[in-house]
Amino acid sequence: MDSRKTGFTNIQKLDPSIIVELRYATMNNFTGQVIYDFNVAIARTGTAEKLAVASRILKEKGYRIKVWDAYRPVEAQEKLFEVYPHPEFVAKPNPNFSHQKGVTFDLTICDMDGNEMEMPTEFDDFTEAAFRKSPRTKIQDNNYQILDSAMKQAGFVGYENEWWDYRDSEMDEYGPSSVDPNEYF
Ligand SMILES: C[C@@H](N)C(=O)N[C@H](C)C(=O)O
Repeated sequence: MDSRKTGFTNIQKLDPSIIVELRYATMNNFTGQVIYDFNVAIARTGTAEKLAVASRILKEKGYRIKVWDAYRPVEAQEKLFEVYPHPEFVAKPNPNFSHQKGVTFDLTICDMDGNEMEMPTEFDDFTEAAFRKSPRTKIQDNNYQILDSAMKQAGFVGYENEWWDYRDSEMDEYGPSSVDPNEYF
């Protein structure tokens, strides 16, 4: 792995059109608690660059990405797992995994005015309805396919149990790394 790609990058510095609404920085999440103290979405530079590619593909079709979560420190994962210890929906704390090493995004798509498109469920709906293989209405499926196709083209793989969770296809090439997102503002 090229060492330039293993650092962290603020995704809005790569593409300011990406909407960032970090739900765990607010009480509007499944825990009802503020989980972390930053409002900046960062990811490993290689992963952030892939998101910028997805964003470009989507903008050509008239959509913007909205990110609900990006790099998530292990301490934040501990708080989430304490509230909902179900690894199929909330991973165990582990510095070498997914959000906790900055190679994953929780996201959706919006129209160019920032209105969220209808998707199969709300964010962090921990039911079977969020599974990628679950049935969807025609409108939901159309929106989901637009998102899914752009993310796959850009080099992500979708987590089977959560339609909003996309991981860098090269995630295993990144080791653990822990930083303070506030330093990337
Ligand atoms: C909690 C949810 N948004 C999520 O990110 N789930 C995956 C499995 C994770 O915790 O990594």
